[in-house]
Amino acid sequence: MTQPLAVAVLGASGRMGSEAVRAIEAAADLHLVAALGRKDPLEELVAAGAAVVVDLTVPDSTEQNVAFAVEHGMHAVVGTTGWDSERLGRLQDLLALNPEVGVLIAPNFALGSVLATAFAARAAKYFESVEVIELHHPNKVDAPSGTAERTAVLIAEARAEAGLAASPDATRTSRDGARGCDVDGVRVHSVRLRGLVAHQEVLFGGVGEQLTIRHDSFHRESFMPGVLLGVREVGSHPGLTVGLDGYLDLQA
Ligand SMILES: NC(=O)C1=CN([C@@H]2O[C@H](COP(=O)(O)OP(=O)(O)OC[C@H]3O[C@@H](n4cnc5c(N)ncnc54)[C@H](O)[C@@H]3O)[C@@H](O)[C@H]2O)C=CC1
Ligand SMILES: O=C(O)C1=N[C@H](C(=O)O)C[C@H](O)C1
Repeated sequence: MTQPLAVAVLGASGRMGSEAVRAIEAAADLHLVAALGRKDPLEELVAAGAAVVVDLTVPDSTEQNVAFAVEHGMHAVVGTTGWDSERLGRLQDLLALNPEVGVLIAPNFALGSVLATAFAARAAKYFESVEVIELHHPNKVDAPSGTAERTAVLIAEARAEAGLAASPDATRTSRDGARGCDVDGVRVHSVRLRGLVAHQEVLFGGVGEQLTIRHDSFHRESFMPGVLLGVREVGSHPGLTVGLDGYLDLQA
């Protein structure tokens, strides 16, 4: 019989971490060997014999957590936000020194969100205008969301490849922030509202028409199939994968 995969969760007491602990404990093929919080030393991962580390912490600590895992030969599944291009570059360098290790950086683990972002990237070249609105619970510490950043980057890449000009916008004067933030030329607006979990709309505008691609996570359970898929797959994908779509067949 195959041994269950030894998994550790960082940020185990948090909103996502506690949900992930429950999901891993309920999976017969996985064994939760460590559930660490902010004050616990990372060396406990080694002592526990973790093969896969799930990072659901905060943008300030995720990079050092993942570096520790990679340097100790553990695969990492990362849901934490804050992975800009500089951090990803440093991680690529570290992985080049540890080529057998796999890291998944997943801005969003919900299948519907992964699909919504993929659909938006495909639609991007057909519309003159685009803006992204992300809506989250008010306890979220970062803005814009990692999902919105990733969606905007992919839309911007598709627009650039198709040779599209900037979205039309006659604004000359505005209050600070009224037009959201600029992610590679795509305007992203962040809403924080009690009662929400995680939601996003991509608005595409053409002459006389609008396409809206919306996704809603109503509960953090929505992220768990993606977390478990990442945990089970990461060891078979050495190197860096950004986006859960890297483990899915979304072609055609
Ligand atoms: N990829 C995805 O699908 C999702 C990603 N997220 C992201 O996951 C992260 C966590 O989100 P939440 O659970 O809502 O936040 P949270 O604030 O509820 O949980 C974070 C936890 O990490 C702990 N922590 C901080 N530094 C740590 C360290 N060095 N080691 C171990 N634990 C540490 C905190 O004490 C806290 O318990 C955020 O960046 C969020 O944007 C959230 C939901 C879905
Ligand atoms: O903090 C959250 O809640 C979420 N964070 C991720 C993000 O920033 O995109 C994923 C999801 O939107 C929930």
